[in-house]
Amino acid sequence: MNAPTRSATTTTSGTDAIRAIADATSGVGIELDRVTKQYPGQERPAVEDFSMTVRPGELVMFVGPSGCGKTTTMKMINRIIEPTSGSIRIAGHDVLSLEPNELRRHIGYVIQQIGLFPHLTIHENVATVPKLLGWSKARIDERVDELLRVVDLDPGVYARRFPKQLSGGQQQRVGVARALAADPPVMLMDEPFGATDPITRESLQAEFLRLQEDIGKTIIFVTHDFDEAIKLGDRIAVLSQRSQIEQFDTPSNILASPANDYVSSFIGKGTALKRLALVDLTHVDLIDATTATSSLEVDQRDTLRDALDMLVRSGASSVRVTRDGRAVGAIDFDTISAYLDGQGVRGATPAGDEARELGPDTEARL
Ligand SMILES: Nc1ncnc2c1ncn2[C@@H]1O[C@H](COP(=O)(O)OP(=O)(O)OP(=O)(O)O)[C@@H](O)[C@H]1O
Repeated sequence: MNAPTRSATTTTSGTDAIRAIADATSGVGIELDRVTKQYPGQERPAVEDFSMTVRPGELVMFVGPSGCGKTTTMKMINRIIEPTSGSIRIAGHDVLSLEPNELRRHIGYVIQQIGLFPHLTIHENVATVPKLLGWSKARIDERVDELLRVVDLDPGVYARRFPKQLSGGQQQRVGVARALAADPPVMLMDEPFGATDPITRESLQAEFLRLQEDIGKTIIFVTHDFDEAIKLGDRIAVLSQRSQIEQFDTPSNILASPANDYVSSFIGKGTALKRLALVDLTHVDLIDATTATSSLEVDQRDTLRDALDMLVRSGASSVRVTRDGRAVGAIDFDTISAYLDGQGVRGATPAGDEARELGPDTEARL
């Protein structure tokens, strides 16, 4: 196996490269080319020949079973783990030619165990990287307050507290704020919401999606949870042992056409319902509003799954779809089935015969 190449001109080109990465506050591309990691004393590599291109501003989910190499792959990007061979480029620059500590200051990193410093206040925790970067006190204070508000924590209430005086979900929010502090173009997130209860997790996921809409970072996000992957990801990489890529595609394409049995088993049951949750009604060919048989309404920004939920729970055969209080159409079971058959949605992928998943036991699975 070849040792990874390290540039002999680290000082000059490295500084310029770091500046180029640091200056790009919105997303930059990441390329991994034939990356392998063999831990000392292990018979087989933890990651073998891994190649992937992540587009600027893209949120890519790594999903796979425990021990398949997700974390190792991700940690090679910020050089917490050094690859045995292969190359990794961020914004076109070879990360192996950059000074690792310097590189890490420009890559946000959020982990499940949060990793907040217990003896520092919330303010001091979020201020860590800006301080290392030599920002002025006024700039740091302003940035910390701004970020705490972004993650929905009132700085007046929380900035002076210590981590143990916050709930698990609040600590996770601080972890996200800290990773965003220096406005890095790349974020690496390793099961960031894994340790929280399902309700907190859902709200953290929703907040995170809203945040990403504004900041457009390039994000690699590791999770065990396929549902989390379809909810958050622009694309999902389904990985098997040694980080072999079984499928790398959008959530809807993976749900509509899993590449093999391994991917299907990962998706689990209820594929049709998962697909319905990905399509909002602005993309659906609705039927005429006057055909609605009930006075029930669903918002046009809601999903096909929300519409189905309302139909099943109410027993109505169709409901009205509204936008800002005005009826824009109606939806019935046929509209939903048409989507699952690959019709009725603008830009839909043909979906095979999954409509039969909407059988009589649908309600039990909602
Ligand atoms: N420092 C190490 N030394 C030796 N082997 C290691 C080391 N770190 C990880 N491994 C092994 O490498 C493989 C991949 O581990 P990794 O943590 O990347 O997997 P993962 O998919 O992130 O797992 P999990 O979902 O459980 O966190 C595992 O078999 C693990 O035991």
